[in-house]
Amino acid sequence: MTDIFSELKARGLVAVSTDEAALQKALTEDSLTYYVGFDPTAPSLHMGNLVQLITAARLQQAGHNPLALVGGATGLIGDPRMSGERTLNPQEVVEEWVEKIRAQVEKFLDFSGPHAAQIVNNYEWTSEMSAIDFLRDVGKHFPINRMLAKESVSARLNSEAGISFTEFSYQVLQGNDYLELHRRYGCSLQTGGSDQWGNLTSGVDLIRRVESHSVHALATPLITKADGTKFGKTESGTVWLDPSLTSPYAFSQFWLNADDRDVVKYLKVFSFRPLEEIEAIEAEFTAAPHTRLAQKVLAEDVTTLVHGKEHYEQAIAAAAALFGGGELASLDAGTLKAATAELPRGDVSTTELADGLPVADAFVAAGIVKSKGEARRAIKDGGAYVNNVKVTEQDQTLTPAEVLPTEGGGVILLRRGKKTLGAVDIVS
Ligand SMILES: N[C@@H](Cc1ccc(O)cc1)C(=O)O
Repeated sequence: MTDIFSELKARGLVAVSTDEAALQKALTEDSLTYYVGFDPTAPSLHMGNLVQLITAARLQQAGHNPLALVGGATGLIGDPRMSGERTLNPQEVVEEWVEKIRAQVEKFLDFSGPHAAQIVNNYEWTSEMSAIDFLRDVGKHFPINRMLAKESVSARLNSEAGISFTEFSYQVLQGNDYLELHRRYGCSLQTGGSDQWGNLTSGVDLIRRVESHSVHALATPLITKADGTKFGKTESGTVWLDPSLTSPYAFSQFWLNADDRDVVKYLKVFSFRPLEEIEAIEAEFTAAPHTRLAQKVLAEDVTTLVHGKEHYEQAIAAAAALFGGGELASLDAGTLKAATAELPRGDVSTTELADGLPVADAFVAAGIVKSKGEARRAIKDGGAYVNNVKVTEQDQTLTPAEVLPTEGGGVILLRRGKKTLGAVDIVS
């Protein structure tokens, strides 16, 4: 067996764990069953979950047996978070999200072969437990003083918002999941983000108390950014794994925009390339950062992993085409829509277009120049483009022939100089 523990460590994926030597031994001696859980708190998983999915996949590839848990029960309760008490989501919504998350998780693990993954839902064993069973069989093993000491709880106790009994009980449910999976499948390792450490150890402690078994827990660090902002967000919000919430184009751009100071760390965490290969990329990239080699490799690996090769290639083609390095006309309508979604833009009506809208007016409408005068100067200097074709005449107009069809509409791409892109949407 490979020394996956050392590998995870070298990739920066171990923040804290139960006894290191014992865990490393367990992971190298034999194939073990481990689990990681995901709560249906949104219709899609996000970047924080991606770290967990990839870590689970690495453990599977090293010969261990994954259980992926979707929290049909815990999703109804809500893991306490710093920002305060969660609003309870309706049961039907949670059920719907369980199915979406199950489908996403399935893409990252292998469900056949000797180490086949299984998906479990804690609703199965939690929903049938009575309040009396819960308090007598599980709650009895939870010392309140320990529960209060958990970071997620103590932070809330000291906040104005406080914490409800419901969220306070969350760790008991997650602890009970570990016990249940230990009994059913011999599960002996739970992984999660470092914010899960309290929940991971509540299971470890419970199993020690009721089964006298010592099991393991491993927490990955929070992924950070050198500029201090939160990882996994852009100006337009959370980066989701679901392509209908974050397009593969925006997803690939997220990785392409990684800071030089962060990018090698991200490669280690998110790429399946061997560490030696990542080190070689690092050396080449450090010698010539302007090539953005490390960002390109990162975007390729992660976009291909999450969305598939075809979507990755379309995203790259779209980025090139927007800046004149490729054929705009060859992009499919969906990719074009995604690629232009974040550009400054304005509306132009079909009648304006049919009447012949001066290019300078369109530039003003898109908001990439401040005035018509500025647009005219750009044209005069040879720095104005319509669909990447240089505008040569001052009084040139936009025509219906220039409309590029997108999903559900049409767009004309405008560019000023090398970098300033904008668009006009054609509305009726
Ligand atoms: N508490 C985890 C999800 C989870 C739920 C149940 C478990 O048994 C394990 C993990 C989270 O919020 O990310």
